[in-house]
Amino acid sequence: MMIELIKCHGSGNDFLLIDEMDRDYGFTEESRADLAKSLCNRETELGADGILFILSSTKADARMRVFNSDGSEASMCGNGLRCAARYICEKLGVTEAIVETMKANLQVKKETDIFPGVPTYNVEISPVSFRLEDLPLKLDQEELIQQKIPSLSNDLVFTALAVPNPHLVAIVNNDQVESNMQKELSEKVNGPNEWFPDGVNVSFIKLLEKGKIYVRTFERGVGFTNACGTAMSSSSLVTCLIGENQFEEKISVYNNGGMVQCVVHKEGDRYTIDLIGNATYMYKATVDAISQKVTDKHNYSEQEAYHHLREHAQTVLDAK
Ligand SMILES: N[C@@H](CCC[C@H](N)C(=O)O)C(=O)O
Repeated sequence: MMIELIKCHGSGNDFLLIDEMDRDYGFTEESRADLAKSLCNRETELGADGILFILSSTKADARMRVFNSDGSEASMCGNGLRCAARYICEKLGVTEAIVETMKANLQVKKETDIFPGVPTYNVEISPVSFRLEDLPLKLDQEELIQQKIPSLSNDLVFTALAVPNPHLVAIVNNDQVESNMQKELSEKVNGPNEWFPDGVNVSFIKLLEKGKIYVRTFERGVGFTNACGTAMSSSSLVTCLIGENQFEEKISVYNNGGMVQCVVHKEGDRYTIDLIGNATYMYKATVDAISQKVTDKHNYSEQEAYHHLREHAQTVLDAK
């Protein structure tokens, strides 16, 4: 079977976007998982952190399903949703839309370019829950907000939240962010373990200055990625909870793939986050699902503008 796709990225978190709205590829659940494992493999020509399947929806303007590179399906993907948002809005000829995801219908809209020439979308990250049963995280308590899990680490102070995919975040110092600690911890909680039966995305946050943070994430089902949108949103929320940043104000979130902005909204005890950042197309191509031979490859010329954003982000990080 020949599959048409767009290779795209949000903050260097890269995806293969496959449109099933007009064309029925007849994928089964098993074939979606198999495709994610084979096409995302970095040893092959395509390689990516995941696949975004774009489908028709009866509840919204379109639907997005996201599969990690290990074949597992994720309930949400923030960087991927920006790419999906761009694809759906351009296809429908609109500047805003509602996208059905596994657990919520989410608002997406086109934004002013975050950096000259960089197509930018603003996507809603919601619902947010601190209930440990929503991750799930098996501890004998209801929530974990800025607390230690002594059986896991004596040093780190964690917050666990679902947005709605599961995140474990910790604010760390320079030595910790550069150590092997995050890898060891992430591998522990994403293998067979007593705390997270479904695994978890693990983020280390470095506070740069008011309104600026750096986030590095080990993603469930993938490993370290350049950036994780839901993790940057979760991390921004945590920095507001502890008073390091302000609700309703833009937070610049630097990552290994560039930079995004997050705005955390609080209404009573309900939180939502705007995740604003690039939705960059790298190339479109056709791939043979069996042989994985790639044909009709056409490069987009957007990477150069994105490269300038990335250089700028690196300058900010180098100064810290
Ligand atoms: N990179 C994504 C998150 C993808 C899903 C995640 N690995 C999971 O399994 O929850 C993002 O940008 O949010």
